[in-house]
Amino acid sequence: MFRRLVVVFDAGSESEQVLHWVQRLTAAPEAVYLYGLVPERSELEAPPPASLTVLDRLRHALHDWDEGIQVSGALETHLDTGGIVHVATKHGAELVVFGPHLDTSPRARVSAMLMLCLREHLPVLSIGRAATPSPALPSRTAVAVAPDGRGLGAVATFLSRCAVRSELIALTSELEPEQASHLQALGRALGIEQLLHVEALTENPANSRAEVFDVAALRSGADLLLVPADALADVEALMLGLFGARALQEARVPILMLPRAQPSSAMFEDTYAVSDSLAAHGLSPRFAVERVGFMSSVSVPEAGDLTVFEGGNTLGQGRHTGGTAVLEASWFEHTRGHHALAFSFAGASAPRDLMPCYVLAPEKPVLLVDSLVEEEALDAARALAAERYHLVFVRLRDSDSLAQQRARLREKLPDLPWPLLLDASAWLDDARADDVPRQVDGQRLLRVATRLAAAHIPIAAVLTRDAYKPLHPHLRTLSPEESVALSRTTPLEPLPIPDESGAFARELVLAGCGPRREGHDIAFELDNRLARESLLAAIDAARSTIHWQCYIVEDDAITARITEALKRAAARGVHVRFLADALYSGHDSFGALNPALVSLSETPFVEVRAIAPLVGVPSLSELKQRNHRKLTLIDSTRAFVSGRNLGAPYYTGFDEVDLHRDTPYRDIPWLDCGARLQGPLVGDLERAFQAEWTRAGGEPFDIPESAPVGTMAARLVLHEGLRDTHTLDAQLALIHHARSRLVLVNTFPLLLELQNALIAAVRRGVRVEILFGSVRPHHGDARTYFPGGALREVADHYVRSRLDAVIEAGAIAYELALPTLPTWEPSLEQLCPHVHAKLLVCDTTAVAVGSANLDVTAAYWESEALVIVEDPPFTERMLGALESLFATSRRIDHEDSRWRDEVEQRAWVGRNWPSLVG
Ligand SMILES: O=P(O)(O)OC[C@H](O)CO
Repeated sequence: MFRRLVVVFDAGSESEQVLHWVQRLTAAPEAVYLYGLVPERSELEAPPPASLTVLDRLRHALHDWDEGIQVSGALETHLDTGGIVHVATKHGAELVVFGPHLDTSPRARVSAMLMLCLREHLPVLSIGRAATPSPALPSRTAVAVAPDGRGLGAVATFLSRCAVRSELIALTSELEPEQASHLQALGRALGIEQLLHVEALTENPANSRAEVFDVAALRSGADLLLVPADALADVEALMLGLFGARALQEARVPILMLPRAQPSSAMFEDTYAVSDSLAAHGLSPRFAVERVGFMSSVSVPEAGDLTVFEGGNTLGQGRHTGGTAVLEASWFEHTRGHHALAFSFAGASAPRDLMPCYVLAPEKPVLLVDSLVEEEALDAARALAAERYHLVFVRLRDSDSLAQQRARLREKLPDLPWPLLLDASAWLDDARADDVPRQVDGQRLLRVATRLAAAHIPIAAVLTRDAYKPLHPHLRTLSPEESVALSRTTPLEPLPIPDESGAFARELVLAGCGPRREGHDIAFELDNRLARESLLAAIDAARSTIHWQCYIVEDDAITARITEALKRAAARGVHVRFLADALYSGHDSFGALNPALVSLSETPFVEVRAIAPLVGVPSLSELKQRNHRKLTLIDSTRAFVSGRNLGAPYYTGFDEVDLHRDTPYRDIPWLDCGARLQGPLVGDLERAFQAEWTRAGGEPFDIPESAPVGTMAARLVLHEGLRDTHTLDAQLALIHHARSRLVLVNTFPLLLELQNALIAAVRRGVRVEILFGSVRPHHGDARTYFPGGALREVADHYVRSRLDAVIEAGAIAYELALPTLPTWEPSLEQLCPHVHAKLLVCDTTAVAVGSANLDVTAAYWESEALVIVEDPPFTERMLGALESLFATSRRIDHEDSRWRDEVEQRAWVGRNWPSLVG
């Protein structure tokens, strides 16, 4: 609202005009300072001068309107540009009104207006000599608009401050189609009813721009013309002063000049751009906000506030951080179909500070398309969508700006003036996918679809362009070829999504988790010795089959003990099938053979197979898409789903080693975890094993159903290389739905998307605790390293660099430390070993345990298996065990001085770590 006004008027004029406009633009202001200009007189006149009468009339009229208004008035004979600027600043004016001047010089009037508006940043209303108040209601305001929309930010701010609503139209010059759709969107958001071309409204060439716009405004029925200074180049403003002064003086439609948002040089100006978004009940629409600079360079703008306009109203105030704006779901509760929005950026240094976008509340299923699919697939998508689906594009990388991508889509699909363009990173909050390879963009597209489907937006299909077409059990994915073939045949219906009650269950289902199955008996094992003994006992008790899948197989004494047990079982007639990743077990790749597996394979009733053997020069994908699962299945009735590979670090108890200062780092056991389970999931695990077994050339085998044996509920989550991201999405579901507590146990570099999800959890009040270990083990408070493994110290810095932001946000981290045991040299004080376990605990609701680390390799590249146990007593037992580990560990929070001292070192390693290593 304008609270303080300075009104400069010709004291020989009528008072109605001034009063009309003060009332039109403001609710009753606090103070009005009236300055009447009078000609100099040499002697007193008998009757009161007309000027005094006008001043009094205005004063009385303002008091009649609202007696609280503080009105002061003065008559001046000399009030030049400097004088007007002086009184305006002296009174702290928020609006300066120039009434009709009859006798002052037009040049002086326009110079004062430009000075106030361009230098003092004040809105200035100029009421021309020929103006008459519009008797008709509602009033109509015309907005002079630059072809690129520049200046509409100031208009939006003015509209939100203006007392009286008015019908709005925009006046502009002939536009390019791209400019037209940009302006139409902004216009809709600001409540502008029509976009009219001044050329069409003014047949006769006029002498000045001021005259052209005056004629156009009058012909379009407007009684007020808004001219944002940002829409004028400085040269234009000068021209207005030099050649348009008289036209301004004579104007029939009053002009309100709005000051610039920020002074800037148009040539080097940055602009903002905003992606589009989708809305649904309970879903907060997410938008990418980017800054486009010189030569179309795209960057993430600094965090800032924004105001969102829709349909001529201010929808609300929001904030963008890290290039993403998340708006309130409640703002869109009643939205249906497409709605134009305009984002105004507070404190923006870019003059085009009001940017348009659309939000769509779908009324039909959505066909989600990678925005960079080739032309043929774009046409197929258009044909497939027809009138049946909303066609929605997704930008997967921000190397091409939103504007470039929209322009490309508009060019290829000219019937879509505003192709709806979402941004994958905005939905996934994955830090612009900086730590995620491009090969997985198809998966990222599918993951956007699962986020939308979680909010009950029906997805007809997801059209990717990637070599690795993503797969999902409940969402249809199409390659470009499939989309072309399908566009000629039948329409698609969204696949059914199993209906499990509750948002958490729905997100787990959409994460690709198996169904929640009851009837289990499940225990976890954090103790390596007990894990080994229970495994050996199960092997020794096996009667028919032992199926083992592993990633790393060490050739050491522990492996020998276990393989001896497998051989004993085979000697009893138990069929042993052993499946190992060919690269990491060192078996059957590049001509290498693992002696432990060779020995095992030479045993009758034992078959050993290698997964994805490598020969010759492998591709990146062959090297990275390894099978990381660790499963053991006994007699189709018992399963071990674990983080443990086969070897001494995983199956040696801390109390089984004689530790001293000279113990080689390799001989220090690791903290690990696995689950032993019985019940229906064993059959599912066996089927997963069989799929890998047959893929590796093995013969299929019978899989009996596993009967319920207990009361516990659990789900199986299987992730298969670049095909899907099921384990990542399951981990995220646990993080998204935690209400009070999250505990993570892992020592792998946290995926940035998981990092952001954890930070969000901390911010919504969840207690987040992370137990991590030392890749290079050490002892004592002074951090003395065991001999060897110096390079592992760098890995430690890298892993820890990814914890910094979460700890800074308020999470508590624990560096595992174990008090000395009787078999250790007492002077060690404490042991800080590696933590290899992969655990995630969500409240007392769920525990995820298995092979999946919390890093990019597990999330995208490798194949993983984990079990989500949904059993509060199990979770409480797990939390109890972890708390006893926390109790002896080194607690780190954001105030920890030792931790802070190393922040730069960690950050340097974080920046320079080779991304391929993961
Ligand atoms: O130690 P693992 O079995 O979790 O494997 C580590 C590898 O880096 C897997 O990505």
